[in-house]
Amino acid sequence: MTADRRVGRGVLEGAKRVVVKIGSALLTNDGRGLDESAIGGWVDQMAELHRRGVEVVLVSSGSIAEGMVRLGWQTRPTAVHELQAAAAVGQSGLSQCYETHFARHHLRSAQVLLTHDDLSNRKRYLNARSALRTLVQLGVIPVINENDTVVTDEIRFGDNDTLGALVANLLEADALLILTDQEGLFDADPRHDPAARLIGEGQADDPLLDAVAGGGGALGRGGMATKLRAARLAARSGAVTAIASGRQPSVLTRLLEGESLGTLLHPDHAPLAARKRWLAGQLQVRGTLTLDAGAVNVLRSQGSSLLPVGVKRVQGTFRRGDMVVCVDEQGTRVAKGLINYSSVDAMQIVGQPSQRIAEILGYMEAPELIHRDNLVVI
Ligand SMILES: Nc1ncnc2c1ncn2[C@@H]1O[C@H](COP(=O)(O)OP(=O)(O)O)[C@@H](O)[C@H]1O
Ligand SMILES: N[C@@H](CCC(=O)OP(=O)(O)O)C(=O)O
Repeated sequence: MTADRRVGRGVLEGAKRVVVKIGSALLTNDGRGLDESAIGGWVDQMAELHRRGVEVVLVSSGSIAEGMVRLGWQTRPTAVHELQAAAAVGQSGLSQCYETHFARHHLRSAQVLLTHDDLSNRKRYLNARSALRTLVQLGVIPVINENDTVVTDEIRFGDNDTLGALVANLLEADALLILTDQEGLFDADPRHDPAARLIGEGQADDPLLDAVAGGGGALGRGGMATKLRAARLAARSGAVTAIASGRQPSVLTRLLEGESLGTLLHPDHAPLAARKRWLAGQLQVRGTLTLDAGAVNVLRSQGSSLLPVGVKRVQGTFRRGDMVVCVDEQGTRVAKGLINYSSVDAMQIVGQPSQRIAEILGYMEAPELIHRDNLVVI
């Protein structure tokens, strides 16, 4: 964590494209329906940023919470079909609310509902990217949410922090601004520990932060744990992440003026190429490969392909082309990538030199288990 906050904060002053994420805990005023006047205030700030030439993309939660209020439900349902119904009812209110407020500034907004599949299927990912880029070029503010009505638990992002980060990656935004109900990331959950202190600045990948970022409240989903993960994903395309209270007056404009508000998490490595970012953003992993120390070393230091000879164990059931995660012998995640062999075939060739693949399987798809172009070190 750096001492001189002005230096670090300067990065936000130069931001030209930002993704703003507004969470359920904040939007719904702790369960009392959409907080229209607060939403009006954030829209005013986004309109001001737009006027200053900053491209703004919004990821907004609130459909389920608003749907619950409209349906008269006191507690968040757990059944998927009820969540889907609440989202369908609430999303139209959410969209209408933004539309009305942006219209006060003569700005158009566009509702964009995305699912996990839209970002994991490469073709749909590229489609989503060009549609969003076009909206931004047209001066429209995209208002994005997860398409909760059609997703099931297995394929949902669940929290919009992750969605916000993937959108930041997709659009190569300079910053991800996460507005929530706390002043930022504290060294303990302030809801439970009144002595918790705000962390002003840090590196997104700092492993010490894992221990402090806890889960969320009743309405929000992920808490700080998913905000930290989002900051790490956003860092892959070079974006800085700010986590700040949406209740601070003029929070968005002040952040972009470089003021010390909330927590700023910096990327600490060079941005990944677009394809590697897409790989890094994949959340559904079908299997695990345990690598020996030599393979871990060449993956990390040389960015090599993964050969069967460096793999000690295969777990899970997967097909050729599925995403698998690679771990070292202590279980620490090293990389993930798209595998060239099914789990049945991979189990037979691991530990073997590539020249033996054809002899063992009767065919050889490729000499490597995962080609370096399809592999990202994490
Ligand atoms: N270290 C921490 N610092 C701040 N808040 C934390 C921390 N750990 C857990 N939290 C919780 O995270 C919550 C915010 O996340 P969440 O409820 O998911 O909100 P949102 O809907 O805005 O995403 C806070 O209300 C707080 O209780
Ligand atoms: N897509 C959901 C948002 C899920 C959610 O609450 O996320 P978050 O605000 O990140 O805790 C909705 O609109 O209700």
